[in-house]
Amino acid sequence: MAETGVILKDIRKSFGNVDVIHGVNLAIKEGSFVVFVGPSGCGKSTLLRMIAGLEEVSDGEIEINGRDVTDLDPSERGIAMVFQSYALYPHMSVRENLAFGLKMARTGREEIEARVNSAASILKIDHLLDRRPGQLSGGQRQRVAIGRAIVRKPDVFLFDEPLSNLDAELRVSMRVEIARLHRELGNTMIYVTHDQTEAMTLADNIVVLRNGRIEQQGSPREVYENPANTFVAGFIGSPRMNLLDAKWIGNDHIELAGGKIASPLMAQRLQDGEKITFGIRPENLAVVENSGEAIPAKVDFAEYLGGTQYLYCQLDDGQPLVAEYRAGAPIEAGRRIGLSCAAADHRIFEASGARIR
Ligand SMILES: Nc1ncnc2c1ncn2[C@@H]1O[C@H](COP(=O)(O)OP(=O)(O)OP(=O)(O)O)[C@@H](O)[C@H]1O
Repeated sequence: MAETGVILKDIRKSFGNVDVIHGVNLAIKEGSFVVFVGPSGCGKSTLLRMIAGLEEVSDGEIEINGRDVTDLDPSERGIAMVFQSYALYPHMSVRENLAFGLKMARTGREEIEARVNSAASILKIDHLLDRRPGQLSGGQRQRVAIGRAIVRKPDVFLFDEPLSNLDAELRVSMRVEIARLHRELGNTMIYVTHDQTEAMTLADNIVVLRNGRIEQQGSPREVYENPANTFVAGFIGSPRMNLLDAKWIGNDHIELAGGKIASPLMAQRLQDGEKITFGIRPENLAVVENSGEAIPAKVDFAEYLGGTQYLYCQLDDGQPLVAEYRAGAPIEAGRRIGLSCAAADHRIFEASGARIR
């Protein structure tokens, strides 16, 4: 039986003699919500545009629901794409914008009307059907752009940073809408963003890209809790994971900022004296008495957010570190504190950046 979903086989892309995608292999399960995330220029839009057929692949193969679509036109791939810029026709009403693609595909009048009304109702834009895009807010325009994708009943929805033109509050509410849409429609959705919060909250599966390569893929929880390397560790999570220069000194101990911390359960892969990166999430640090067992730190700046405080600290060797603090009275800048963390939360990366625990 042919595999369903979207399959990328050794996809490569060069613009002239610049290689931007270096052999991406990925299987996206039908019905899943996959988010491509990564810093600017990592190639996520290019990858999405190749799936859409808006950009040719330089090498490799793309399958959608068992069909090789590598050389097919966008209109023959069973996809619909939603762009950051909305790409609405300004001189047409919302209703005409929604119907346009279907008219071009010679869909019957009654069918068009039914699909437009159904999409308008799903997106709660029924009352806007006779307006023009110029008479809509940014959020409403983005709904129309999504509606235009829905009416086409695609197998796969592709979203290219659809929320980046909206203000912070609207982004959050549209994010919830898109999650609801996925739940209701059940289609495969592939979504590009550089915003790791958007990726964490929307995705079943996150694909973290850097320089045209996949660094890691997995559920948001897998990627957050067990980042494959220092890049993913630093990219996913806000504030980011603390990544500190340290040394493995043997006997289940790490030297950090002049002190020693116990880190049992250690994979026996390190040489005594080997340099490592010690990773610890801000929420896994506890503020304790400044005793021999704790990592001594000075609070440079304390950010008060009501329920939590972020403590921006400096270790004794000058390395910066952020700790999340929830318990007790707020801590003031300038104070010396001790920090402790459970060994199970320690993440250890070797010099190459790969995680070994
Ligand atoms: N048409 C093009 N011609 C030449 N180079 C291009 C072209 N399109 C993209 N690139 C290059 O390919 C790389 C990947 O670009 P792409 O737009 O896919 O990145 P991105 O991860 O989506 O970034 P952003 O978040 O900034 O949109 C970049 O280095 C970019 O400069």
